[in-house]
Amino acid sequence: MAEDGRKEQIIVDLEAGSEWRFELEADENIALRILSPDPVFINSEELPPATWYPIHRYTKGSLYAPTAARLEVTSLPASQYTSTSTIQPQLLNLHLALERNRILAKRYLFNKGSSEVVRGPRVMVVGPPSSGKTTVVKNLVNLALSTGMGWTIGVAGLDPSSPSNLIPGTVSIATPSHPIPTHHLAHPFGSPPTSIPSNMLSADVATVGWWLGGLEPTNKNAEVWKVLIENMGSEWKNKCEKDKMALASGLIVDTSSAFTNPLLGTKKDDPKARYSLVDQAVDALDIDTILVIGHEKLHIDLSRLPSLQSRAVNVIRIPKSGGVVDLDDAQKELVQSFQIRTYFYGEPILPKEISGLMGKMVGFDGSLNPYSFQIGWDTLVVLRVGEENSAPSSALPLGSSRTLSPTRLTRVDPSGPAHVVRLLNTVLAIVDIKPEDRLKPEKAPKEEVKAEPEGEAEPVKEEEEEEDMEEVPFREEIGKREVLGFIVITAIDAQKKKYTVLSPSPGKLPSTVAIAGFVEWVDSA
Ligand SMILES: Nc1ncnc2c1ncn2[C@@H]1O[C@H](COP(=O)(O)OP(=O)(O)OP(=O)(O)O)[C@@H](O)[C@H]1O
Repeated sequence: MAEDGRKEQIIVDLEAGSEWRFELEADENIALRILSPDPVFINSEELPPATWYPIHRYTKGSLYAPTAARLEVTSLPASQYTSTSTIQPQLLNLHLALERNRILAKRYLFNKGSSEVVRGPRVMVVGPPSSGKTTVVKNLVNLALSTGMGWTIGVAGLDPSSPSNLIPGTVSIATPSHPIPTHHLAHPFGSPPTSIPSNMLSADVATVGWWLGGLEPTNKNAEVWKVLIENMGSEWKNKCEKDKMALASGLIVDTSSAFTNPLLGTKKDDPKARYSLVDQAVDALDIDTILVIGHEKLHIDLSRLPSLQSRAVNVIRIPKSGGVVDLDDAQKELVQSFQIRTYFYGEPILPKEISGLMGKMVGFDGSLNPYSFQIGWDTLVVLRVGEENSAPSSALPLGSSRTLSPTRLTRVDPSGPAHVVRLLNTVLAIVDIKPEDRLKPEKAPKEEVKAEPEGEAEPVKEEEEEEDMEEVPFREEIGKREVLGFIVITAIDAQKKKYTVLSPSPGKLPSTVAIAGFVEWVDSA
């Protein structure tokens, strides 16, 4: 504090080509503004001149100054430093190569001249956990969107643990049209259409999502995963057939760190297959370039993979940034919980210490009006997808073997006590149901059963429970189609046979068929 009572300015000077790195803790919210004339970037988004740019607690990141710069910060985070070891020049070189291909593709597609490049680049970024994959993707997307060429670049999030702009457990494609800001942990690739109050994700094509229901691809959900990625590939293909600019702009794909496991997704009938899920994603999304962050062995392995060689996929290695923060499991859970909260409640509001600042402030989306209501067990049909939800093989009659589809649907019967417990706090994805999806006429809602006094309820027999679980009145395909939105079960009233659910906005649910996964959320904010 200065002697006259005014707060002293906190200034950070950056030398040309350096990064200012920060890690905000639970009680640290900051705003910063640029006082020097030349541009300064955060994840390749140019900071608006002389305007406060708020950054919420827990965020970790860096500013990059290509020329000497001076910035003002409202308070200095406990963990912050400057560094001249940056990978920004490498990212810029990469961007220029991709940009060249976009321009050539655009020329070919719009002017029909001859060209060796007939479509925009399709790049997939792979690397170990916390290697900076999401940050690299965000930088490449922002660099493309800052060129003023009007690209409508696709950003595919194949990392359900830190999903691009929906909630954990999803894979998605978004088409941002402006550089994506870095104000908080949620939505590393921009806010989805739900930041305008609506239950419908697909109402706005900016984001299309599919529900895996788990935080990463595993051997158990690999078959479901593959179908989702195939669906994503056809969605993008359809878009590109109608929209030449999307085809010229290209696609940038963030991936799960599980992709670095060579044996993931390997099937018993082809035990020698390696990196099956990388291979499948390359095929489904028609990838032409793989960027490997840091990991030398992974780079060599992928460069030698026959399936990638036969498709002439370029495998390039880029260094890992020295600034990347290794997040532990507790921090990752915190990020995921924050992302789910933001889905339901909208962008976090400006903290008090920042909202009162004098001077221009970056604008924010409004918050949502989440809505909590009760819905009967018979009305909301909750399903699960995949083998891991089927009865164990040991439960089958002796001598018989299972010939079930790996992506089969099972119905969650809430009257089984164990199921009710498992459903509490579960995030559900709402899926669209068309008349042709129904296998048999909808069951008439059961008659309201009078509540039994506690302790006197008949125990549910296991056979009955199994039988109900099998009863899925819909085609299997509904479990793998794009989702309309998400709700979370916040309470269960077993006596009245009702769920209490939280939805991001008031109004009728777009569908009463929902898919459960293994993602749970309790609002602890
Ligand atoms: N140059 C940098 N300076 C400061 N922080 C950085 C830098 N690069 C990345 N980070 C931070 O490091 C953390 C991990 O980076 P990022 O999420 O990009 O890695 P990832 O490989 O995608 O992680 P995951 O394996 O969880 O998907 C993030 O909080 C990110 O903001």
